[in-house]
Amino acid sequence: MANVIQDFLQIIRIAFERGHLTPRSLVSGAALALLIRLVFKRPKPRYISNLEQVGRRVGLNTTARDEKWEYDIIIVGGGTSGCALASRLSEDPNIRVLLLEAGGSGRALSDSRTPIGYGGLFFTKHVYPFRTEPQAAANGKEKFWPRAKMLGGCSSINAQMAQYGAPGDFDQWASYAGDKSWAWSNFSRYFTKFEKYNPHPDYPLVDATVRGSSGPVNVGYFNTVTNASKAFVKACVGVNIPFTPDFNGPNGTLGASRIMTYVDKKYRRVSSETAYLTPEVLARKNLTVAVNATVTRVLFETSEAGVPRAVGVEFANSDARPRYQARAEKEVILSGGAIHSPHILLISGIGPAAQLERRGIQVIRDLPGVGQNLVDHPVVDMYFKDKLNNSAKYLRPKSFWDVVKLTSAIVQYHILGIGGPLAMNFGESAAFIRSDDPDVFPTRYFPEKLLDSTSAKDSPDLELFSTAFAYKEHGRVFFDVHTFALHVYLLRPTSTGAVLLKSSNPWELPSVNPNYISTEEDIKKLIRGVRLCLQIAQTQPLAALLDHEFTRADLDHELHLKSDVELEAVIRERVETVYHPTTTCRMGPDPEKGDVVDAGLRVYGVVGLRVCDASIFPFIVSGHTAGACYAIAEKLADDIKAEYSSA
Ligand SMILES: Cc1cc2nc3c(=O)[nH]c(=O)nc-3n(C[C@H](O)[C@H](O)[C@H](O)COP(=O)(O)OP(=O)(O)OC[C@H]3O[C@@H](n4cnc5c(N)ncnc54)[C@H](O)[C@@H]3O)c2cc1C
Repeated sequence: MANVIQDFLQIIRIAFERGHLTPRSLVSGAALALLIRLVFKRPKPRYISNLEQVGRRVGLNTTARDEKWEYDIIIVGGGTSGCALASRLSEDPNIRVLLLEAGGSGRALSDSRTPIGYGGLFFTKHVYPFRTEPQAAANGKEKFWPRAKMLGGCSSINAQMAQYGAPGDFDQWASYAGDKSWAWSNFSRYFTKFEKYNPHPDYPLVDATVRGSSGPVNVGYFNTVTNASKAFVKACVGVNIPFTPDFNGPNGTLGASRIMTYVDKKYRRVSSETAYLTPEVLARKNLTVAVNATVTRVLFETSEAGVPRAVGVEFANSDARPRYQARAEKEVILSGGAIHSPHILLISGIGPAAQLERRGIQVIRDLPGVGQNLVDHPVVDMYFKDKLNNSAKYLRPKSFWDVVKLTSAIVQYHILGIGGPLAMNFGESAAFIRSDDPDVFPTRYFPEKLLDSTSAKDSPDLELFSTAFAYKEHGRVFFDVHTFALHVYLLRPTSTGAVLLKSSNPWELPSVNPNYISTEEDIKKLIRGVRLCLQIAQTQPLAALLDHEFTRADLDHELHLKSDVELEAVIRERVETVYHPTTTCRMGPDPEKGDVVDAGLRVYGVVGLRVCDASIFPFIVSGHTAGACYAIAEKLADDIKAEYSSA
């Protein structure tokens, strides 16, 4: 009860301090806000879902070409990269762009817009319900693998953590692809191009001069952060992980800090849709955005040189609805993400010939790497009892007072506009470390030299992060007591898997198999990471906030007492996705060795077809993947505009 009153008093105090409220306006303002919401609908963005307006219906008795259905570039997938690409390309009024997105608007969904809400979308029609193949090294479990089906793609459902990887990652990309334009010294300009960093008085050490200041993607510190997550950073310093003011700063990404987020100053999620498909962009005559439009195949003709040329795409609202075709005068770009882009290539006849033939698909181009080299970051969660019984457990209310607290949170967020608990993104603080750092893992306790899978000497291979409370099954299951959680994941796993066709039917989701922890190296590094998390939990000031006397078996207060063999069993039981699959259409120099696109992101062996999304990462980045997806799209848009203007 005291907490509830405190919550309400605090709302009122903050609102008064900020001049949001007078006593009378408290009542009348709330009533007015609700009335306005009920009476006026928000202006609808200009998206088309009637596909008659964007393509020619297949099967109609006409062969005539119609300019109405011709575009210069067709982008397949309005996700993180796709929206950015469509927006930047259509800045040139001479490029007619069609963006086709399988889902609807993410911006229209309250659970996407509100930072805390995304878990509520996981088991809905707005998310593709993937399950992995049984994971042989993880007790045979089939893992839930959400991929967004909406504009903004996974940027509309992600945890909003804005860390972009290590500079060395991109130098490694450049040397593998044989193209310096991907090296950090060149490519970094696209990270600053997409971002608008909002300085915060509590974080004066962030060097704003090296951050983007005028891009469409707002990043900053507008999400809420718990005291335990602040204490986590201090405890990291206590175990010799240096504090860093900025994971994306000039000193690279190693260290511990609060993490920046893709949350704007109104405490709303920043997605690729909200950042790039603004009303001004959508008003462009040369940009058409169609929603509920699933592309079922890429259309090819044979070019004059006898090489297959992508000339358009086929798409439909659903399996049972009519199909449509649109032509791309210049090119088709796949931005369907790390699972769907290879899937679309495969069902269109580009991929390993034997696999295509087995499924009865005509081979347009035998390209062995399509769908191969799948890599994802495997995560292990650790759960602790919150000693102060202060967590936001009431978000899943179980009692009358929980309901009151939840109502208070809703009022803070939706009516007073002051953020509060609903502005929480889960991942609050983090640490990026190397598993061979002798200051963190002294050789007398960790004598074994493990394989170095990092991209450079100053790149990490482990990330730890904290969340305000613990959960299981991707947020479906909360604990019955107040909790806090730590997590560790492998940034540079050596286990890889594949995306494979289940059939030639474009509506049947492909098989995904990340092959989690199938190498000894991966297991050994995760054991180190788990040990480190458990040590941090026992280190002040975090230790004082956790109830280490609470030794219930489903919590981890005694896990540090276990042997490596016992920890390995825990890891195999608990390992999950941290939702970062990449590399299934790998950029690289050699199509015979599994590369799918060249350094210009053109698909090998065909003309007029590129891929632009997380699938092209030659190696997974040492961190969170959305930033690189934005940057790739920014770079490709610049490159294409330059190509066209010089042609
Ligand atoms: C739950 C979750 C949490 C995450 N947390 C973070 C985080 O905190 N920070 C971070 O940096 N990264 C995070 N990530 C990862 C990051 O969001 C993704 O790596 C990134 O957004 C992928 O971008 P993309 O452009 O490759 O694909 P996506 O953004 O997935 O876009 C693909 C789009 O293509 C559409 N599409 C697919 N098939 C078709 C088709 N046939 N026809 C038409 N459209 C199609 C999809 O509907 C989707 O909109 C998270 C991801 C998830 C799922």
